[in-house]
Formats: sequence, structure tokens, C-alpha cells
Amino acid sequence: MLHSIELPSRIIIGSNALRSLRELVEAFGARGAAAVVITGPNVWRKYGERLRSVLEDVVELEALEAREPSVDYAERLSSEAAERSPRLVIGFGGGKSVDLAKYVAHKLGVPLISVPTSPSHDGIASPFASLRGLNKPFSVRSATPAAIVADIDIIASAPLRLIRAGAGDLVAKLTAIRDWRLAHRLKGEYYGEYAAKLALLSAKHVMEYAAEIGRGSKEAVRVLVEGLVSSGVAMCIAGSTRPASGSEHLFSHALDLLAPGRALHGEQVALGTIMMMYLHGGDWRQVRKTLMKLGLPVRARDLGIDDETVIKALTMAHKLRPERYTILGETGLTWEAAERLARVTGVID
Ligand SMILES: NC(=O)C1=CN([C@@H]2O[C@H](COP(=O)(O)OP(=O)(O)OC[C@H]3O[C@@H](n4cnc5c(N)ncnc54)[C@H](OP(=O)(O)O)[C@@H]3O)[C@@H](O)[C@H]2O)C=CC1
Ligand SMILES: O=C(CO)COP(=O)(O)O
Ligand SMILES: [Zn+2]
Repeated sequence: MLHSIELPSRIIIGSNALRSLRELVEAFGARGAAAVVITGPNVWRKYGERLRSVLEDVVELEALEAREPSVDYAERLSSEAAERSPRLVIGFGGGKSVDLAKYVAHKLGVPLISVPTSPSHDGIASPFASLRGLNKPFSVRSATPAAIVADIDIIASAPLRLIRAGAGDLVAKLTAIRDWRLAHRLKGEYYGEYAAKLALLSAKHVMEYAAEIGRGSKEAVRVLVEGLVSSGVAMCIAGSTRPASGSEHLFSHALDLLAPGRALHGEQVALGTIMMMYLHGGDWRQVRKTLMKLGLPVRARDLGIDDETVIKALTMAHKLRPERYTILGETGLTWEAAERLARVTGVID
């Protein structure tokens, strides 16, 4: 069977990396053309002028507001963007802005440059977008970023909670790849060992620097961003989010349905990782300790999520993506088993 891989052609990470955008835009043949930047109001207020000055005299820049991460809104943005006939799309912001930009670039068939300003999850570097209104609580295939520009000065200025959440999304790879291997052995699902190892490496990389990342130092944020990018590359190589998303993500997606907006994606998957590692028979205590070092909550109530919601999410998680086999099996957990799991691991008390 043929396996085709599409990867970003340029990844620029470092202090003041934003200035490289000028040269990058020229390399994409966009000099003198129109470009659309999709960005949120806070980010644009804080860094819009800087972006404009970097691209001054290079492109005709039009900023469109990333208001909400929904398909309807992404469609609206696509129509607005199409009127400008842009040569490229720039996603400048957190996950919401980058996901909307992926959709718009995909729809218009133009290259996407991902310029993340927050390291809250690995979607900043993956070809998958998570948008409401698709009847799917998980991400779907969209544009692969043609390039990623990760300016560490900007990303390190994001709220600490977003930084810690990004590390949580990487720790989650510990159980995601266990689930993938299990599905391979039990169900004969395609398993890409290289992609799995790369995703695992991104988890181990941030775990080694857990305390520093938890404090949000610039050096540690760079480690985190490198991990997020390599997890994104692992998804590009696999051609799916399989190396990055297993039962711990299903738990988080269930929480999003039951208690939307309560906690961040990375915080939720981190809690899920403790519990799924227990089910896998791995060292869940070590996972818990690492999350504490990262400054991530290890109890649901610290995220404002009550016990019943946790148990319900655990019992419904297996139904959300039936084609993706995980440790939760085909029938999932009973209420009693779910309650026991959450109590034993200290997620509820
Ligand atoms: N594609 C994928 O694989 C995945 C996608 N997601 C999606 O990603 C989104 C969540 O991403 P997330 O980044 O957490 O949230 P947002 O993109 O909503 O960003 C959160 C907040 O942080 C602000 N912000 C971002 N960067 C900075 C900065 N440097 N300084 C100050 N403020 C900043 C944003 O401002 P502003 O208002 O200007 O944007 C926003 O108010 C959701 O839509 C979720 O569904 C989640 C998991 C995986
Ligand atoms: O969050 C992701 C990877 O970290 C994407 O996973 P999903 O495909 O489950 O949305
Ligand atoms: Zn994730």
C-alpha cells in the first residue's frame, strides 16, 4: 500500500523569528500580492503592528478576525478572504486562529503559514483543524501548514496556563501511542512505528524539562514548541492524528460535549492520560507527578469539573470515534468501573 506524506517545507523557531516572515513570504512568490492574516483581537492588539511592520512593502496585508472556531464562521471568513484573492493565508494566534486559517487556506487552495502565538496544543503544527459544527467532537483533515514561524518571544508571552496546557497535550502521547499499538496488535490497524516514536519523543522531551516549562521560562517554552512541532510532524507522517490522540483525547472530547469551555484541551487530556495509563498498566503515578511538576491540575475539581461529569465522560468516550480502537475497548467502561478508575487515580475524591 502506498503511503504519501506531506510536510511543512520550512519551520523557523527562535527568538524574534517573526522577522523571517518577510523572507518567507518572498520565497513563496507572494511579493506584491495580497495576503490574508487570520488573527484574534487580543493577539492583533498586542502584536498586529509588529506583524504589519515586518511585512510592510512586501504584501498587501488584510487582517480578518478569528471570532469563533466554527465551520459556519470559517466559511464566512473564506468568502471574505476570497474577495481579496490572496496568494497566501497567515494564521496568527492561538489554536482558534490557526485552525480557522487552515480551513480558509484549504478552501482557497493557497499556502498556509502558521504563526502560533500560544503553545497550548500541537494543532499549531498539524494538518488537522478542530472546528464546531461538523458533528464531530475531534479534528478533521485540513491544510498542512506550508511553513511554521514560531517566535519564542511572542509565544513565551502567552498566559502561563496556555503554556502548561501545551505540555499536557504532549504528555498525552504516552497513552496515545499505547492505544495505537494496541489497535495494531488487536485489530490489525496500520501502525507507523516511526511516527509513534516521534510522538513519544515529543512527550519525553517536555517531561525532562517539566519544572522549567511549568515556570514558563523562555528556554523551556522553546523546548515545548519544538515538542509541539515534532508531534505535528508525527501526525503529518502518520497521515492522521493517531500518534497524538488516543483514549485520553476521547475522554477530553467527551468533556467538551458535557461541560464545554470549562477547561483547556491540554488540561483535560492530561487528566485523561493519568487514568488511561492506569488502564494500560503503566506508571500512572509518574505521569501524575510530572503533571504536578508542570503545574497542571491533577484533580477534576481544580478544573471546575464535577465527579459525575468525569464518570459520564469516561463511560461515553469509547463511542465518540468507534473506528479508533483504544484501551476503552468496544463496549467502554461501566459506571462503576469508571468511578473506580477516577477514584483510584485521584482524579476525583
Ligand atoms: N487542531 C487541533 O489539533 C486542535 C485544535 N484545538 C482548538 O484550538 C482552540 C484552542 O486553542 P487555544 O490556543 O487554547 O485558544 P485560543 O486560540 O482561543 O487562545 C486563547 C486566548 O489566548 C489569547 N492569546 C494567544 N496568544 C497570546 C499571546 N501571545 N499573548 C496573549 N494572549 C494570547 C487569545 O487571544 P485572541 O482572542 O486574540 O485569539 C485567546 O484569547 C479551540 O478552538 C480548540 O477547539 C484544540 C485541540 C487540538
Ligand atoms: O488534539 C489532537 C492531537 O493532540 C487532535 O486530536 P483529535 O483528532 O482527537 O482531535
Ligand atoms: Zn491534543
